Amino acid sequence: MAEAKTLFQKLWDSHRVVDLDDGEALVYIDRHLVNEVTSPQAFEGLGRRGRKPWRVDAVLAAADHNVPTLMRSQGISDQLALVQVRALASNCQALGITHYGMDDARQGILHVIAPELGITQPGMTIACGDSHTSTHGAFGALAFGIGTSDIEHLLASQCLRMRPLKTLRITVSGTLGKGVSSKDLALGIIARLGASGGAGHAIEFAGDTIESLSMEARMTLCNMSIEAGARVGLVGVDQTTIDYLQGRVAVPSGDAWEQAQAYWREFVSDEGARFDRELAISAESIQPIVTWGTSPDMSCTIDGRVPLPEDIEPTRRDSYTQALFYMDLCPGMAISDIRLDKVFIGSCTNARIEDLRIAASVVKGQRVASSIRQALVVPGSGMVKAQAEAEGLDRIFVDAGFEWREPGCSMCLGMNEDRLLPGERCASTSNRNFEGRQGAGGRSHLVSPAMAAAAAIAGHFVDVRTC
Ligand SMILES: CC(C)[C@H](C(=O)O)[C@@H](O)C(=O)O
Ligand code: SF4
Repeated sequence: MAEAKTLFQKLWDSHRVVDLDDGEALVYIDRHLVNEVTSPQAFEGLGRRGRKPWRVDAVLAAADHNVPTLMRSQGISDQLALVQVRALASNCQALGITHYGMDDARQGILHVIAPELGITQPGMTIACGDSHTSTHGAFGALAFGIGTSDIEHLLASQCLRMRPLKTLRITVSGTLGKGVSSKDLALGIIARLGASGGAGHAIEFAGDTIESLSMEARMTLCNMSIEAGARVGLVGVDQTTIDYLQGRVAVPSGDAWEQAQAYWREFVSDEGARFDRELAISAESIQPIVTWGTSPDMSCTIDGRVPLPEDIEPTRRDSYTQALFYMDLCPGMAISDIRLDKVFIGSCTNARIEDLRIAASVVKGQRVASSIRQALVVPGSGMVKAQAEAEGLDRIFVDAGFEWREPGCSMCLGMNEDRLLPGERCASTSNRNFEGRQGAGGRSHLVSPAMAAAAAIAGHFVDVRTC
């Protein structure tokens, strides 16, 4: 009988070109996603060495981090952003790489557009100069972030040197409660594992809870794997995966669709496959979560309080004290007493159509609290924006007092015009809450779209289950 393999092993084996003598292997990469921030030096290096991309068809580029989300016709005012966005466009044009610039209807955050166009497919290897490439693992693909020098190698050879990852299976069983989403599950898992607990691992999410999640929700979970220290998140292929892909622009049709489906369905862990580590979680134990600190694992449930020093392990007390100082919070303070200045609904974690539908359903017919200075909804892509507008979600947000923007990374990180000012406090559906992440001196609290929407209405955190 053939050896039972994990999904990771199948992906690795089907892409390993050759084992190298130092424990690394040369791995073939099917898709390369390129953004404006991490690619300029790679293109420069390629040009300097007189090389050309080896397989231009495998590359998709889009400007996402730096683009303005307002008044695009006026161009980009920040000089560095302008240089990077222009360099991406001209490099792609010169080399024949498909590129969606900020005026293209398909533009958006790469981790939103590649799946929705069907460019992300099961059984593939996908790399991008961006850590949240783990998102694509929701499709049973081996997807991970790479650095700038690797981008150059990848463009030139379509291969990367890498070491096999250890495997961690997280089995989630039961039903997530009403108002509890895969973002809460992700934050709950990170709280349990710690922000580096998944280091060196590919995390596979399995169990009946995961099987019942939509592709959007699975992407949120895989997106956040990196915040648990893992390089890769994975979900095995099932009918939900196949249904999501059917009819998407880059997905094969006719006989090729039948063949593709049959091939894709192999990308699951075999019964009896052995993982290096296992963790079991009950979905019922997950509640809406809010981060209070400056690392995604510094969080508690909405009915909780900022921890007391004695609740924190002695080795972590310094970072706890530093985090509370930066966040301007007191030990023991009720999470629901945290008042907010801004609310951001967006990012590659939570700016897909399902996220916007959920947020709109919470907001509908209500008004953003007058104490909130700015509440932004930034769709993850042009296609998400168009779909949301076709469903009237933009009206719901605008009527409630939210700003409805053009797609991009926006306030997820302070690389464009959407930022927190020093001292401002934000409920954010993004994935990182490091010091200064959303703007120098800004304070970020990570939450689900439903919780962000409810917080915008209340002006402080509230339990969306009671709204
Ligand atoms: C700019 C990019 C390299 C970075 C990443 O790798 O993730 C960014 O997308 C982020 O979310 O911090
Ligand atoms: S939305 Fe945020 S996390 Fe995602 S790629 Fe952009 S900056 Fe990185």
